[in-house]
Amino acid sequence: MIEAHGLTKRYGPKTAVDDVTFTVHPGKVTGFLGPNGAGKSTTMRMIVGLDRPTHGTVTVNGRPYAQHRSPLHEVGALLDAKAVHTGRSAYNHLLAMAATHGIGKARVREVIEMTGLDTVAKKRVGGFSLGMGQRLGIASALLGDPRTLILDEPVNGLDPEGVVWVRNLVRYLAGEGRTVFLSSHLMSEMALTADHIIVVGRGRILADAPVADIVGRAAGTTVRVRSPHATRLVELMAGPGITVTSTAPESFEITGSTAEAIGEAAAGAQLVLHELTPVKGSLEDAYMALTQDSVEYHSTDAGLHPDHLSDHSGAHAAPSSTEGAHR
Ligand SMILES: Nc1ncnc2c1ncn2[C@@H]1O[C@H](COP(=O)(O)OP(=O)(O)OP(=O)(O)O)[C@@H](O)[C@H]1O
Repeated sequence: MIEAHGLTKRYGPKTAVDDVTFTVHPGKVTGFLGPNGAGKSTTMRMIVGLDRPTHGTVTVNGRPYAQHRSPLHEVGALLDAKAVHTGRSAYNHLLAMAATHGIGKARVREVIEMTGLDTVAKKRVGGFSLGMGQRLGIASALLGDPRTLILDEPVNGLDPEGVVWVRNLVRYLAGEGRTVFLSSHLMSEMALTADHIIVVGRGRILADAPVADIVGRAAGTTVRVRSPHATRLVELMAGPGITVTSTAPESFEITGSTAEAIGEAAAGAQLVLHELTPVKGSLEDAYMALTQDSVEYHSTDAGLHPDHLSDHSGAHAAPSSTEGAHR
């Protein structure tokens, strides 16, 4: 169990983590999601005592990390897969870690086997690929057979087989009753792996809920519409809480309304519809909606230009977003 209360980290004027309170429960995989710079790594570093909070507290299995007499048996962490002595072999790296924590060679061999490193265990870590480095990091985290695992971007650099392996491994470990907290940028992967999701943006918690709830919030709220009278329809539908995004000439996606309402509005104004499709929500959609105001590094998308909306009835092009306009 990980419990954070009012956890805050400032680096000079920059607030990396801003008064966050959350609990990561045992027996579940909890995903930690957020855009670049959201504060995920800083939070994880504070959990394992590598960064000191400016304010607030965080405990693992009931105590601050530093107060555990044998922390490796309590918490296994993968924070920076490259932070390994590159001249050593994987086996010797694990053996050195084990020796300082009273862990025997048998456990070293066990974690090497669990992480599929058998054939490369005697090779120098300096020559490892990113994926092999990740596996070694996970082996190190598992070494003390800890009750709590913290993995920062564990699937980063892994091939598809490796991604599935991490998924099965963390689900197995949570199934044994352990606390598993992992960060990722891969929303689709998180939907398959995690039971519960904590989303952060600009150092603050944006959502803390079961995966099903987060996906459920996004489900059915977007409708894809195709019509030769796209602009007229957008004007008709505009209103508080309605967001319209143009996807191509004559088609747009509308959030905040229903297929029924759009169909009736179109019929009332005698506007022809070529398509009216509720778009099933995904974790990706939910995540994008949650974090849209928290992304520090935006990319541009030329495909979403308002001019792409057309109306064959001769009206002017509608704006791509009409949030808050009058219905
Ligand atoms: N040592 C530091 N000194 C100054 N600023 C820092 C330091 N470490 C992190 N930051 C800043 O704090 C913010 C949060 O960074 P952090 O690495 O925790 O985010 P993240 O969610 O892990 O991002 P990413 O997914 O890109 O790794 C960023 O704006 C980052 O630039």
